[in-house]
Amino acid sequence: MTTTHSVNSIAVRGLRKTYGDKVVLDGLDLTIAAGEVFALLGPNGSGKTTTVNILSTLLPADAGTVEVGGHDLEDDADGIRSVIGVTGQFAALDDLLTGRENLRLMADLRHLGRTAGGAGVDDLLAQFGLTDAADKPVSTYSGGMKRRLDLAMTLVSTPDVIFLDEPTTGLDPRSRRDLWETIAGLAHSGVTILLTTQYLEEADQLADRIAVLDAGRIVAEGTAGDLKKLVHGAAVRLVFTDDTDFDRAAATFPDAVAHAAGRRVDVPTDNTVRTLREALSRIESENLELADVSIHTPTLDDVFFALTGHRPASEGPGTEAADQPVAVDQTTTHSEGVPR
Ligand SMILES: Nc1ncnc2c1ncn2[C@@H]1O[C@H](COP(=O)(O)OP(=O)(O)OP(=O)(O)O)[C@@H](O)[C@H]1O
Repeated sequence: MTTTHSVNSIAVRGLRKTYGDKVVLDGLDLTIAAGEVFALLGPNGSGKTTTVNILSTLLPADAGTVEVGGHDLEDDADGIRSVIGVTGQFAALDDLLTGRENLRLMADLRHLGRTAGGAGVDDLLAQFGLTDAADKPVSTYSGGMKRRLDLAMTLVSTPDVIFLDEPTTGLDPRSRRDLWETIAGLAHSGVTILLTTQYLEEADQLADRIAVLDAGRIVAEGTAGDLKKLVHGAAVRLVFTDDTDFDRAAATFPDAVAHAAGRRVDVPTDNTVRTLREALSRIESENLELADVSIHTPTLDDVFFALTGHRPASEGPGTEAADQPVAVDQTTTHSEGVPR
């Protein structure tokens, strides 16, 4: 992942799109630096694909300004098209052709000579782990192979900016992880990537910065770490067997956040053994009966829920999801990652 960025590669101001009465994008602002991997994270229908379609010149906006790779959308859409590659949610491949033929066709469409295109095609097949399958019809490929080939198609013409619209939707967890590795490799090459995703874990793994999109508005923006700071920090999570003990525990720990529905008390912790021991010895001295105890560290899922009030799509493996709302810590003073 590239971490030093200077020139802006994408600049969007006040982007609006409506369909009839329905406001799909409600004044979107985005600034993405050259070489940055930026994730637009939002649930179904939040406006991710609409944003990508407008930025890649496929769809007109109602208002706002867009600049991609130094080209203004209104004055120079062709300029934008010359510097971008787009991978959509549904692989745009010809199933009857082989992987190699698909790539050659793309090279021809991009007016890259047979020789240059041909050399590039072999490199791309190798880079995306498709050499062995190169001469088999795409109809025989797995979902993950199709996505890799689709990504390779966007690289035939070495774009400066790549839009990846939900690149791993529909893939099994292993293929998703394989594709993450491929995308991370691309990011190392210095290309700017705007990625849309419903998966918090995906944004966390791949992106330098994340914007949380909800109903056409960006509700928070920053690094994964910045966003996690928007919710309360780590907690010793105590769950009680009955309401009486829960009420007494809530009174015993005045700094804690109590959730009556789950008879759960989250006691803030600095993640040291000492605070855990203190919490447990107070439980013991008050003679309270615990059903469960665990350490909870905030996840992007908590951030998402705290900001939008609803859960995102189901996650890939290994992502913890809290079962109750986590209060947003509005007192955060970090310069980035502030709720908008
Ligand atoms: N051509 C259209 N006419 C009317 N409404 C549309 C049209 N295209 C999109 N929408 C609506 O705009 C909203 C945003 O759609 P968009 O596809 O941008 O969301 P998304 O975040 O990409 O969601 P998904 O993950 O489902 O693709 C949705 O409510 C969708 O129904």
